[in-house]
Amino acid sequence: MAVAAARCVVAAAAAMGPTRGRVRLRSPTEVMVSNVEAANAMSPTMMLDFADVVTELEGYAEDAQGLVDPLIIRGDPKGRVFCAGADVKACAPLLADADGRMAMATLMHDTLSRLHALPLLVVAAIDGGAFGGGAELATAADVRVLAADARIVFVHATRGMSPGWGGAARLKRLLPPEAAMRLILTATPITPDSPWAPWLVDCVAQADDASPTPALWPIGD
Ligand SMILES: CCCC(=O)SCCNC(=O)CCNC(=O)[C@H](O)C(C)(C)COP(=O)(O)OP(=O)(O)OC[C@H]1O[C@@H](n2cnc3c(N)ncnc32)[C@H](O)[C@@H]1OP(=O)(O)O
Repeated sequence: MAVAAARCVVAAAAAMGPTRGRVRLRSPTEVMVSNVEAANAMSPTMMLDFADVVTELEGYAEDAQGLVDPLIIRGDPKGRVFCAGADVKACAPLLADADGRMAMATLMHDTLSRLHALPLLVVAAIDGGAFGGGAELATAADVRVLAADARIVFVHATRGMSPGWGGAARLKRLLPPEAAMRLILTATPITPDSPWAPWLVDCVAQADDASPTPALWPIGD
């Protein structure tokens, strides 16, 4: 399915229900994933937003040769986690049939691939946790900062799904492929003390850190 066609299917699903959640570029350096009633999971509206945000960032990156600040992606603190994947309630029209699932996967795969390809440092600031598609989003960043009490979980298998947003391929590049496959098949949580954390977690933020990315600031010095 072409991305433009996928976008139309996702837009039709977005139009079927009330708008729930938004993805916003709050400044050229911060993307906020916000769906407070659904643990910042991605509704169809948010998938469309996210595609537009990445298009805007591609424009900035092309124009502003001096754009050196990292781009930070974070979940709305009111949603308590980074991102709980697809909003399974708002995405019900998409998840109901194969065409809808393919459209969601095609659009999100394209968006996260373009995010990953941006010529700037992309940081995922993971409070609470990243689940399902949220874990896939985390793999599209260059750097993952995990709160000390947070976890990254490819929960797809527990829902009879496979990672459709490109996260499996990215995880295979981050970890030994056998380990990536095992984490996906068993939905094993990756916590800061997990044996796989050194491959996936670049920095652990303690609860009393004033900034979600404290260890990154020296990069800019
Ligand atoms: C290819 C992509 C496929 C996917 O991403 S499928 C979705 C995979 N994600 C999941 O299965 C995550 C399911 N959620 C959870 O495990 C937990 O809610 C989570 C994120 C650990 C947060 O736990 P808690 O802090 O205890 O909060 P909670 O469970 O009470 O949730 C708060 C409200 O958020 C809702 N929610 C959480 N994840 C959601 C989701 N993915 N889609 C839609 N709604 C979701 C949850 O139903 C609850 O709503 P309500 O307060 O009961 O109305």
